[in-house]
Amino acid sequence: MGSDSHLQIPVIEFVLDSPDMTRGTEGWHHLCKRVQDACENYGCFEMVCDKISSQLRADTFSIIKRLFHLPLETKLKNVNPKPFHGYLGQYPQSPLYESIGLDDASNYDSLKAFMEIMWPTCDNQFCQTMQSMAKQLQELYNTIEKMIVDAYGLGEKLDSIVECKTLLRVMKYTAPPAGEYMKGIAPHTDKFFSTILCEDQISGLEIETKDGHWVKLFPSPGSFIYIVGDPLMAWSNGRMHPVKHRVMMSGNKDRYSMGIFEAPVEGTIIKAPKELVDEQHPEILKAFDYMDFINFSNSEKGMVIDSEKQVYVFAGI
Ligand SMILES: O=C(O)CCC(=O)C(=O)O
Ligand SMILES: [Fe+2]
Repeated sequence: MGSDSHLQIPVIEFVLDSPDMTRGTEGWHHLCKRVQDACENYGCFEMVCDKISSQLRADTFSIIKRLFHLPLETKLKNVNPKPFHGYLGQYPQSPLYESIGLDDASNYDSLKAFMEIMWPTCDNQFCQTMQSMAKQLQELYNTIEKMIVDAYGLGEKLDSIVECKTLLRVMKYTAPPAGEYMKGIAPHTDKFFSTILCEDQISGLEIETKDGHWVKLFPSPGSFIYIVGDPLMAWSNGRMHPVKHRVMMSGNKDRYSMGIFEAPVEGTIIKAPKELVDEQHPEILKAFDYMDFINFSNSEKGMVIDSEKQVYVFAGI
């Protein structure tokens, strides 16, 4: 099935020093509603953010490309007991895909520990660049989280939704054989709370609309894509849409992308607040432990279930 590239997802501009970014202003309220509308109707939006410079973006991707040049035996040292946190790749069913995970990436010591194992000869620039990118993306994520809380009128009660740790994941998709349109990553919904992605010039990310059409996204060169994950949908009692997405590759260039994936900390119970449950919106899922859900979706039993159905099988009422 090909993609229909005519549809457009919402584009929201974040001018970080503008009064609209101050909680309580009319501009803030307007932005909150736009974010809510995008997350409920599309499950994603394109984010234009003036604060993250094109230089930082270029430096980050230049490091990412060097990282993927390391020998496979080195990349395989990127292990992590948490599912989806370490090196992923060498899958016969997704031969173009490879990715490396940098856990707790806004923390300099975590990055240093990663470097000592993976790339001891690399200079300090690596940690500084990656930390700077992770921190700025995390700041953006925190702002969006506050907007979601405020959009649902929960700002008095909550400052954030759940405590998360930031995983920075970098991806490489090798160009397919000439003339082919080939799967980079299979259709899935994210198991993280939410994700902020960015790509290095080569498009490939596609989303499935609510009416079942695949749409290729062409984000502008400086922008980011925010994606609602299953746990955020669960917290919102089904209001937010965990959009199904995939990467499809064509052309003769490798594609590099990166993203922050916000993972609720161990022990987090995902549960809709009582304000989001009423007669029109009865509870759709039982409260569940996030780590148990992740382990289930990565188990033999979970993996045979369609990605978007896993959370309902795991915690459905
Ligand atoms: O590389 C991309 O643009 C998408 C990656 C993705 O969806 C994921 O890792 O969950
Ligand atoms: Fe994803």
